[in-house]
Amino acid sequence: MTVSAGRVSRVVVTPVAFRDPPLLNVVGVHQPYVLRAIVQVHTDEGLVGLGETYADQAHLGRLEAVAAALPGADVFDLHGLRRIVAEALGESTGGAGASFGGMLEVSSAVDTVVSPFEVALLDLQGKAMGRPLSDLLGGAVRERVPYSAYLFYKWAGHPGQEDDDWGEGRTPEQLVAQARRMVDEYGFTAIKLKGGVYEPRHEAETVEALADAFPGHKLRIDPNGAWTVGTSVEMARLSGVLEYLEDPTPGIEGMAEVSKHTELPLATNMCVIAFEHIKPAVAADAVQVVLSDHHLWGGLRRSALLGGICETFGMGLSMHSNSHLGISLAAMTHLAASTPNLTYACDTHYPWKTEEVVKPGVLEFRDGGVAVPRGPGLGVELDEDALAALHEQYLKCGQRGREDTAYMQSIVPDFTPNTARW
Ligand SMILES: O=C([O-])C(=O)C[C@H](O)[C@@H](O)C(=O)[O-]
Ligand SMILES: [Mg+2]
Repeated sequence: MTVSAGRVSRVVVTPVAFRDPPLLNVVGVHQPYVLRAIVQVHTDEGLVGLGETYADQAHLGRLEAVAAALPGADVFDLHGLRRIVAEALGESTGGAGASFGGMLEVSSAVDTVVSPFEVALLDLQGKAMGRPLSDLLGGAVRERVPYSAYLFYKWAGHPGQEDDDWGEGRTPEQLVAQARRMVDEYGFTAIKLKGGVYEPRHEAETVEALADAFPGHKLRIDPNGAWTVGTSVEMARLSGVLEYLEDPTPGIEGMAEVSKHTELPLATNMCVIAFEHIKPAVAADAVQVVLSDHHLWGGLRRSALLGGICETFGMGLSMHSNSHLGISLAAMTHLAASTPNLTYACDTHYPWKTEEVVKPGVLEFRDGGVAVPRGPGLGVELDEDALAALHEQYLKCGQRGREDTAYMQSIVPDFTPNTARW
């Protein structure tokens, strides 16, 4: 029997906006809305596959170019998809890089553009075969994927709006309370603190307060390169309580220097964010844990390949997140479940979110993790009404990109987004 999901007949890319609290980071503060693009790939056999990705203007333009080029493609031809994307973006003539919220740059946009279409085609393949997506990635080696409680320093509310129900997150006590809520509600056993916001001494006190309040929990801090090499080495003295230290300082060279002076594993989603960065990072022994991210690394199969490379070079593997909706959470969960060496709890911004585009009931955080969806493909269903409402919100919200720095400067005019500032 031949299984077919048919050919792509139509692709719809819908930008949406969902509400986000004022979470602080090294480049500024989260704006009132997160923008995401929802990709629906229709086939001539009546199936629809789903993908989710960033939605800044430049990325949306590239997604639209691929959406126009994809009809006629075979749903099982993932190499063909990459070719179509490269051609649509004009990569043979130099292509275009991509940047993310002022923090990250990559030399080619192909991986980030392929990603949501690859996920949608894999969703279609799973639907055609009646198998969960994780089965197409080698099969789930765990039934539940552990995630970490992702803590942020934050303002009590967006200026000019009412305080949100998380309240202010500035003192160690407030961050312990934030963690307590996440741990009580979702059962997380790993905790990540987004740093790079306050003086390192203050952030070290927060980590120590978390260690005291949550003995036995795995802790991480990620200042997104806010510290000098010297400060990073000093902060690595938290090594008794941390499972890894994420991007203390910018660049492969800086991380390699820190690495020489500590036994604590260094993790990154900043200096190794594409295949081109792996060789120099390994040669310099700059990082011991790589955070994968299928949105950035070219989809689920390329992320599985990254897992294999990390295994080969004896590096650990974890997973990065940006603010996201349920289609991404489903994809992350299938990927993590079917990647044997992804042994750390994955990052997720999910608990900060109050709006959704998928129907409830499948993706639930329990005992610190999400059970791998058992339905065909991604195993989640789009809520068309919710999609329309969040698209309407996108049209009205006035945001057209992620601008943490500009938003911060509109409130704190002398703010500068320096990395290695301490
Ligand atoms: O691990 C990371 O570097 C991130 O999660 C990057 C994100 O942009 C995070 O800093 C945020 O949401 O502000
Ligand atoms: Mg990070």
